[in-house]
Amino acid sequence: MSRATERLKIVLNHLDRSNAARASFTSSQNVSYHHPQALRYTLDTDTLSPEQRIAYEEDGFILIRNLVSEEDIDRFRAEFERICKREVQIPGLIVMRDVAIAKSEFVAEEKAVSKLQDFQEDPELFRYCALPEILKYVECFTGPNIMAMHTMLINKPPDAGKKTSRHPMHQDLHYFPFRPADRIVCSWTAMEKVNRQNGCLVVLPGTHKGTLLEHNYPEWEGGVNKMYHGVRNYDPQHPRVHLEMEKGDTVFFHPLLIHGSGMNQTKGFRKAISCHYASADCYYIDVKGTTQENISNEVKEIAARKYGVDDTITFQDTWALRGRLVQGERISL
Ligand SMILES: CCCC(=O)SCCNC(=O)CCNC(=O)[C@H](O)C(C)(C)COP(=O)(O)OP(=O)(O)OC[C@H]1O[C@@H](n2cnc3c(N)ncnc32)[C@H](O)[C@@H]1OP(=O)(O)O
Ligand SMILES: Nc1ncnc2c1ncn2[C@@H]1O[C@H](COP(=O)(O)OP(=O)(O)OP(=O)(O)O)[C@@H](O)[C@H]1O
Ligand SMILES: O=C(O)CCC(=O)C(=O)O
Ligand SMILES: [Fe+2]
Ligand SMILES: [Mg+2]
Repeated sequence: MSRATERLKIVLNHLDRSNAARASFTSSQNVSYHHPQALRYTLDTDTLSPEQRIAYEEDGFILIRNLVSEEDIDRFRAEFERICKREVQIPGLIVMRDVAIAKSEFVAEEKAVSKLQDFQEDPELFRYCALPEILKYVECFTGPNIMAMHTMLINKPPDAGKKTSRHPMHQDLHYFPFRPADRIVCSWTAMEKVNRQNGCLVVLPGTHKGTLLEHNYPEWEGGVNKMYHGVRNYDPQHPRVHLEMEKGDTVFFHPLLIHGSGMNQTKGFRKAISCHYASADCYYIDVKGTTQENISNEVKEIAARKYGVDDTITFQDTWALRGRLVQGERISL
């Protein structure tokens, strides 16, 4: 056991013992309890065991097996199919095609969809974001007031031979003009078995303790999907973990955790559904002059086209428009 882990164990033991005393103290004195610095990434709820808290503190992610039911996933899948067949129209939804097939005339429309983005106006898919079994975990990272900020259903296509089905290693915080980072979390649920063959998530444990790094389009010969920026420099020697998951398994991860996904070498489309949550009292930041300026400009360009306006819509606006309250009270986001 590392010294850091040892230290966390000691702090957690202490917290357990002081829980009851603290509860009566804080309610009578009307002051809030400050967590020791050792536990900066998780909050004190009854959901995570001490071991699970330590794991997230150290690794920046936690995998919960069998969290979402087969029935729910089958319903999300059916709704995805209805969208692909254009049986339903959802305001604000982006249907994205892989760059390698977007430019090909020979792929049937519904087969080419690689991702749905922004499904917050689809009541059936948005049920995912409000599932109590998911929110119970989300609350451990965000606290009780929870905004669903970003929704995706990823349908990683069989690679067309150009390796464009890969998702470069990145930190999700690159896309977010809100803070603090520690009160943001992603939930990502496998909609079927995911493994190295079909391009499971790959994570670099512990990288959530670092800072936001510079992101750019990777120099890939076969092309890169729109907005798939990658971390410019990360340590190629850093241990990587392939998250092989079964249908319904869900990983919760920190927005600074470096992650990506490999090529889909199978003939099937690898499906996952995901939501980024943030505490409703996170606040927007100005990204001018920071490493996020490049993504901010791209997002504003796309938003201007999507909403048919000029550059009056800011990067922050695009998030405020998409964010939806899923628990508690909407505060500053
Ligand atoms: C925490 C993670 C957070 C994130 O992941 S944030 C990522 C945000 N991503 C998004 O918002 C989705 C981005 N994608 C989009 O907005 C659209 O799919 C995109 C790329 C604008 C295409 O829109 P469509 O409505 O399909 O437009 P279109 O068919 O007329 O194509 C317009 C031009 O775009 C090209 N295109 C389509 N899909 C692409 C792709 N996957 N990668 C790169 N380029 C792509 C397409 O070939 C066309 O180019 P051209 O004008 O013919 O040269
Ligand atoms: N040349 C590269 N530059 C940047 N990122 C890359 C590069 N090659 C792969 N990656 C990223 O590293 C992660 C893993 O990619 P890779 O395709 O090697 O899959 P893998 O899961 O390691 O598969 P395998 O089991 O075949 O090694 C993905 O996020 C991928 O996008
Ligand atoms: O599902 C994947 O391949 C990863 C998606 C991802 O990390 C993202 O869109 O931010
Ligand atoms: Fe990501
Ligand atoms: Mg590899």
